[in-house]
Parts: sequence; C-alpha cells; structure tokens
Amino acid sequence: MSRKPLIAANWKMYKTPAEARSCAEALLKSLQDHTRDEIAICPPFVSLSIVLDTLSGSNLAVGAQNMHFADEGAYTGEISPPMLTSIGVTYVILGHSERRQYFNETDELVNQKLHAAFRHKLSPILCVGEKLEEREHNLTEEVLMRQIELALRNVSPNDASSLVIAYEPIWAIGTGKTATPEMAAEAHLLIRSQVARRLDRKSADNLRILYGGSVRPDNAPSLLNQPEIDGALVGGASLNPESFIKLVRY
Ligand SMILES: O=C[C@H](O)COP(=O)(O)O
Repeated sequence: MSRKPLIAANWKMYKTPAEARSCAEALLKSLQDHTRDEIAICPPFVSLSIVLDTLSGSNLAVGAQNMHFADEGAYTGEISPPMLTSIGVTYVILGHSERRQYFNETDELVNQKLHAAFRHKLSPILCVGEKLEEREHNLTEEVLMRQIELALRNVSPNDASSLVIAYEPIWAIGTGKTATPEMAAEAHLLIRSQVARRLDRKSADNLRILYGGSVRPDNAPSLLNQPEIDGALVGGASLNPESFIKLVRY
C-alpha cells in the first residue's frame, strides 16, 4: 500500500502577513522540486491569501487551522468553509488539541466540522491524541477510539477518501518530548484499525496518518521512516524556513 506522505506546517498564531510571505517565498525556493512528499502550509487566517498568492501554481498546498461548520451566518469572528474554498484553500486542520483545550471544542463539534469539510471538498486533517495522565493510566487506546468514533459519526467511506488523521499526543506538543517511533507507530496502528472497523478496510489502508508533537529535523528520520507513519504535522519547527526545509528533506 503506497500512501504519499504529507508534511503539514501548522504556524499556529505566529507570523504577520509580511513574515508569512517571506517564509512562504523561502519555502517555495527550496521545496518547489520536492516530489517525495506532499507539503501543506497552514498559516493564520489573515495570511492565507498572501501565502496562496506566493505559492500559486506550485506543488505546495495551503490549509487553514480551523473553520466553522456553517456555510454562513451570524457567527461573529468565525470563518466558513466556502470562504476558504473560494480563495483556494485545500486543507483544514480540525479538532487540534489547542482548540479542544482552550476553545472547548467537543468531539461532537469536530464531527460537524468534519462533515462540513467533506461537503465543501476540503481535506480535513483531524487531530486526535491523549493527555499525559491518560497515557499514564493506560487510557491511550480508549481515548483514541472514542475520539475517532465520535468524529467519524455518520461519515461514509466515500467521504473519507480525503480524510487525513494526525496523531498528536498532547504531552508531546511544544514540549520537546517526542513519542518514540515505536510508541507513535503503535498508536497509528490502533487508529488505522479503528478506522477499518468504523468505515472499511480500504479506507483504512488508504488513510494517511501523520504524527505530530515536537517533530524536528533531528528526530524526523526515525519517525517518518516507520511504515505506519505517513507524514508529520509540525508546529514549532515549521516556523523557521531553514529548519522546516531540513525536516522535509529528512
Ligand atoms: O500542529 C502541530 C502540533 O501541535 C505540534 O506542535 P509542535 O511541533 O510545536 O510540538
């Protein structure tokens, strides 16, 4: 089964539009011939257009970090799926642990957003992962199974053809602590088997499962060489173009 790896940069709430443009220019210069992996850059909303313009016509895709599930409405401060697709965004990160933790996003809300992404032909990068205390209490499997079950409620195998899942153990995000390649691969296997149960074997085999949590140029090779790991969702190490380029070229 060959799944083209995806390496996605999540810039979180960093970079002004001017900084985003200069970073995108540097990435374009060095990565425009890179074909082994798909690459997606996810800047803050206000920099989506400038990054799309900079990367226009290249092999580098652009994603949003969040969205509302409704097409439009009186939802002050929110961004809708058609707003994203109308400017050329193709990926959207959904259910990131920072959204769940700081903005009270529930599995039910993530499920609504996932349906909206499929309706609008956006490829969702669905984030799942356990907290440190859950891992310490051997609850990792239970947490991942629940998050996937609820996020995929009423999702069909047909919908799921564009789905990407990112396994991000919360204790590894921005902490410098990384899951070992074996721990990550074990979690990815659990996720894949849950998707096979919930959807079907074919969807599970085609699904790209990314690892996220303190991925850096030095640990990228050992993680990304695991057959179960189909790419990475990179936060901190994606902010500096040099480090992201080095990481992509692992
Ligand atoms: O979306 C990215 C993840 O939250 C990982 O962030 P990090 O690479 O800074 O640990």
